Amino acid sequence: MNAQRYPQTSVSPETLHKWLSALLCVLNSVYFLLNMLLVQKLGLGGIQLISAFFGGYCFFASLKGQYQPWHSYTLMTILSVNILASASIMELVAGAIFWSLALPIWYYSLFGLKKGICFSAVVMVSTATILFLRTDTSLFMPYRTVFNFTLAYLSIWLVCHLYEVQRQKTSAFLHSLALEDALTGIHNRHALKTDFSAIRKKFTRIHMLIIDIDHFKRINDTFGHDIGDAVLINLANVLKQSLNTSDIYRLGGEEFVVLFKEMEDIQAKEWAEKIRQAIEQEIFHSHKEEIKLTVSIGISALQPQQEFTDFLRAADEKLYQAKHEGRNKVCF
Ligand SMILES: Nc1nc2c(ncn2[C@@H]2O[C@H](COP(=O)(O)OP(=O)(O)OP(=O)(O)O)[C@@H](O)[C@H]2O)c(=O)[nH]1
Repeated sequence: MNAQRYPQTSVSPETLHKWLSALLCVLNSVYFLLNMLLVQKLGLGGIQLISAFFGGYCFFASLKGQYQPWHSYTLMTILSVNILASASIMELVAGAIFWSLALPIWYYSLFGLKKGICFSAVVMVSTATILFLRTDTSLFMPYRTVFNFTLAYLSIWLVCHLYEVQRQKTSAFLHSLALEDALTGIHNRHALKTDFSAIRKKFTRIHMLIIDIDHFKRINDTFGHDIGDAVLINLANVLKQSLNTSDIYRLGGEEFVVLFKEMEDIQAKEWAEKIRQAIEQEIFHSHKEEIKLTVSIGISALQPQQEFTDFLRAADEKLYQAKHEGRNKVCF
């Protein structure tokens, strides 16, 4: 599943980027003015001015919904260079180096685990090296300063890392709860609605199949609910094996839905017939005996401007017709 299509369970990198770029625009403007007025470091002032402008550009681009991932990479590169340059150029006692401690949280929040590790490591090594080279004065003890800095940095880095791991696990768990059918593990009705909105933006020709097991109540009544559950799981597997698509959903009960994209009507009907035959030929098992199943299938083709509920209802009407005409049948 593409997580981007589903509701975010935490602040998205896009939102974080928007407010971070606003913050960096303001901070860099203040630092640029202070730099120019008080210490006149032109090179550093230049980097801060570029950071301020680029932060402002990113903020307005995000406001207009024109965010691009390269905005975040460029923004964080300029910010990191800015902090490392400040640590190298400014008097060490001014404390610009402390800003590098803030970088891991932004790297992890914007770029995730892998890039968070890499970028945080690069900044830690670079800052520790600058610190070691610059603390070789009567004011500092180089080894002990670098030791203390590294431990403080590692503590912050570790918390960022653990927080991101936990966030990703929670997010994946919530997505599976919201979008997966707990019994069969395939997508659920909510996922169908969400996927349909995304699919219809990309494809014009879409077919929906509703597949319903015939007389499923008898299986429950004869073999028990646990065997009924096992049959539903097996049926989901048969569908996955017969169709080379991930667009298979459990609508609820003994009803399943399949979406076909860019298929001719005749092809959709042929595929539905293949599914019907595959299930008819499959042997399901109870503790004691073999179980044979049949399904009825209703198909609808998406009409221009048709809403999801109407599309679903059209397939449902065809399913009703298949049931009415004796079951074990495809109706289009
Ligand atoms: N084991 C099991 N049974 C379920 C589940 N969800 C719904 N059912 C059962 O599915 C059966 C559906 O019965 P009906 O709607 O009467 O349909 P049917 O017996 O398949 O008959 P037709 O659809 O008309 O062919 C009911 O007995 C429900 O209890 C489930 O998750 N597990």
